[in-house]
Amino acid sequence: MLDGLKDILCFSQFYKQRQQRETSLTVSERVSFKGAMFREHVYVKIIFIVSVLSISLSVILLKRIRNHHEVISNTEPTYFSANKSLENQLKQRETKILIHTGPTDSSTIKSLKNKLKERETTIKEIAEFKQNNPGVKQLPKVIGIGVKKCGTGGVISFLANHHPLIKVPWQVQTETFFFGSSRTKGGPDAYRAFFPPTNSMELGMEKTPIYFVHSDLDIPSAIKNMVPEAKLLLIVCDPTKRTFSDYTHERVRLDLYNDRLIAKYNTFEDYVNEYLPKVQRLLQKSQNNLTSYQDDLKTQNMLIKLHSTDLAATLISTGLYIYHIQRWKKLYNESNLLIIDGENFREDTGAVIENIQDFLGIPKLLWKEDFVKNPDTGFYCFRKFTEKHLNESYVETEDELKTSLKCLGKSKGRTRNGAKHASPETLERLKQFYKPYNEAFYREMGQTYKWL
Ligand SMILES: Nc1ncnc2c1ncn2[C@@H]1O[C@H](COP(=O)(O)OS(=O)(=O)O)[C@@H](OP(=O)(O)O)[C@H]1O
Repeated sequence: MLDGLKDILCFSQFYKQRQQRETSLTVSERVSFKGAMFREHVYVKIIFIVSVLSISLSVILLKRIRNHHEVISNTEPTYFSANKSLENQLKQRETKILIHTGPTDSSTIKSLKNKLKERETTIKEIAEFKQNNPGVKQLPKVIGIGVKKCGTGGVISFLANHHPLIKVPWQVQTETFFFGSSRTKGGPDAYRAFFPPTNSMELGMEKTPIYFVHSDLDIPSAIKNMVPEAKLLLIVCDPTKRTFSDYTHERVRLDLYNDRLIAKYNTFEDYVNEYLPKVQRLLQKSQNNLTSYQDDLKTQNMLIKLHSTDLAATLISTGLYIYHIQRWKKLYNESNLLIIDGENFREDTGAVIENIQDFLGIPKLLWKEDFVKNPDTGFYCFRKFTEKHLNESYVETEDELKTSLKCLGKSKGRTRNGAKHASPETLERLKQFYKPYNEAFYREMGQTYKWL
């Protein structure tokens, strides 16, 4: 600081001396003196401009290199990793470059090449079979029963869009709302009418997430009676995150359709402040300490009835899986009901999709390698794995990657991965509320999920 002040003083002294010198000169001396001063002034300016330019250039270059590293580390095309030497060579290029180092050992490459060939052969066979067997209207073979906001849309979209054997009723956007509604009056014909024709290889599929929790009409029995052979998919997820996702979803619906369900609650905190104590009171009233969750039919029925008595409460009560699962477990077991962890589906989409194909008994045509994270959202999207991705160092730009991704629509991914946030205190309150119910659910399923 002191040194800086001294510098300023020295400068002003220098200019004073310069002025004094200038006035004591003759006219010709003054002209050459001025010329010298002008040249000095120009040199100083040039040096200044060059310094500013080189500092700015260094900053821009540093920023580019940092962005480039971020993209490479944020993008996780399953088993690929960044190749640093190639990365250095390509640093000069304009767009962000992604380098994926594929498998290097020849036996892995060979087996993947064979797998790819087999896949293409199976796809061709399916297409040929389809040509000769266009199919007939049938009841579905797969039904997604919930849970709302746990990833039900992702599961059905990835399967229906990319597996040639899964056929869905697009005209109702995958959800038929058939069971538990007046539509059931139309019987099997009305249900069948939703689905496109399917041949003996293809599976009709729908998902209606509220089946899991909705209606005092017995939906599990209704499904079992009408489509006894159907396999069910249930995705459960962290109930705290689910509640916030559901609230956010309903707020969007309010804007879109003026759906008044939670119109009064402008913030999630307002909603939880009013509804958590309400649901807790209802539970206290109905729960009987002498019975287990499994035998507590009074509470099971009370929770189902909320759909007709206080729909807003279901944003919280839907996450009490230990009660809802009881009705399904009486009629379904692991051979016809697959329970998927929605958190797992988000974090390892391809692995879950592989499991689902095994469970449904269809050829495994969608693999872990076909799912790549979108660098912008952090969610997995579909990008068909092909032989070019097997090259030792497959290179593409970030733009090429993004345009090749088939992601879910904009209505997915509102709250997870950070787009919208709830206050940590409110989330903690919900977490504590759900804790004993989650623990009971883990015991019942014989599995520990990551929600506690
Ligand atoms: N790959 C991928 N891309 C985008 N979103 C994904 C993905 N996998 C899971 N999810 C999560 O799915 C949540 C929506 O769940 P659902 O499809 O069951 O919602 S709905 O009941 O059909 O409205 C959605 O919840 P929000 O984040 O609250 O929107 C997502 O977090």
